[in-house]
Amino acid sequence: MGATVHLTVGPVNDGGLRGTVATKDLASGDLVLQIPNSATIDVGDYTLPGAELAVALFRRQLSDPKWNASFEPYWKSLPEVGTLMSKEVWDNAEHRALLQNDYMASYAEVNANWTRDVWGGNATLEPHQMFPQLLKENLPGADKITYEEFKHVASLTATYSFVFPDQKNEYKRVLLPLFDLINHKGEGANTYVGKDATTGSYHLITTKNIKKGEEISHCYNWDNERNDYSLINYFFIQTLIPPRLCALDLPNGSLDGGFVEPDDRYLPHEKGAIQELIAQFQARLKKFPTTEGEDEKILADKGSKLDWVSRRIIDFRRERKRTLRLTIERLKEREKTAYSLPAPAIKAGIAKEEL
Ligand SMILES: C[S@@+](CC[C@H](N)C(=O)[O-])C[C@H]1O[C@@H](n2cnc3c(N)ncnc32)[C@H](O)[C@@H]1O
Repeated sequence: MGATVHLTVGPVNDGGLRGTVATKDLASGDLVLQIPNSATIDVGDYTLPGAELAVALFRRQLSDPKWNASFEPYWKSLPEVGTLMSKEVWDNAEHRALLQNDYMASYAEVNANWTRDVWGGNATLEPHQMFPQLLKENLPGADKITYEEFKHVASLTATYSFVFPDQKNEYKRVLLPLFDLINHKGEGANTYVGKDATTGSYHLITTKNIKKGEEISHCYNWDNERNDYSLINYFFIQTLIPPRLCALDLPNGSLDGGFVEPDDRYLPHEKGAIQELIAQFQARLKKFPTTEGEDEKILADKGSKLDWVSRRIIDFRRERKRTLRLTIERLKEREKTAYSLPAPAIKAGIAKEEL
């Protein structure tokens, strides 16, 4: 279809994570990958959750078998049913309990329930946006689609898609073959994804020199630098140096995104406020039902029958605790040279805000 491809797909770490690597030496500013608009799939409005995007994608696949067949190699490149996790799919209460965080658990549950309701026709939506309508439309093959497949496609359309404006300048979620096999990195990312407004083709350009065999990465979204956000939305975590607190551990943090600066931007500099935060973090660490060391032991147990989903969640909470511990140490260092506000001003709680 006239694409340019200077990457190949393969394992990129010891754990066998699939990703992409350069097939030749590339200089900063070089083109790595380019595909025409005809090789991409517009799945719908960018504001829609994965479940509604899945309904639209199934409708197109079932009503246009010729188009669907032309994308067969692409469908085959995507992960198999049962191998994806994201907020659209998080319907197992035991997995949610492993998070050791009620807010994250309920966030995941609400989203997974939405997917289930769009599948069952019980969401507050127009009928054509829900799965049962595909059965009413007598689309051949709709009756063979299982809930497992539906959830999987809801997760795919949410986590394997990109947001770009179409020819009418409306923001859409698009599936971009090959681009969607590139993993996320923040600071370390070595490419960015762009769109040619005239031809509608998509390109991947290097932002650094890249050696043949080196992993290609791009930044999905800076919010993914916070492990609670990346786990719930994409089901991966990173071990960053220096580590970053979970969004929920930042003062006034939330899972809605927007906490993209390094931690120092959000942590206090005044002695009393530092001490207050250290005490909060210490109390938080004490409240977890397991310690960082116990989580490490669970993960190291070779005889354990834990599934891959549970292992990753436990790894997440272990990393969360490690980051809290290291941040307490950093705050204690900072406390040594921090300035103090006069006591009454701290009590009033106003001077801190103004500062
Ligand atoms: C768009 S896909 C990238 C390709 C994917 N690794 C594959 O083999 O299909 C996004 C998924 O890749 C994984 N991923 C992306 N960036 C990652 C990273 N930095 N570390 C670990 N997993 C990552 C997550 O499972 C995420 O949901």
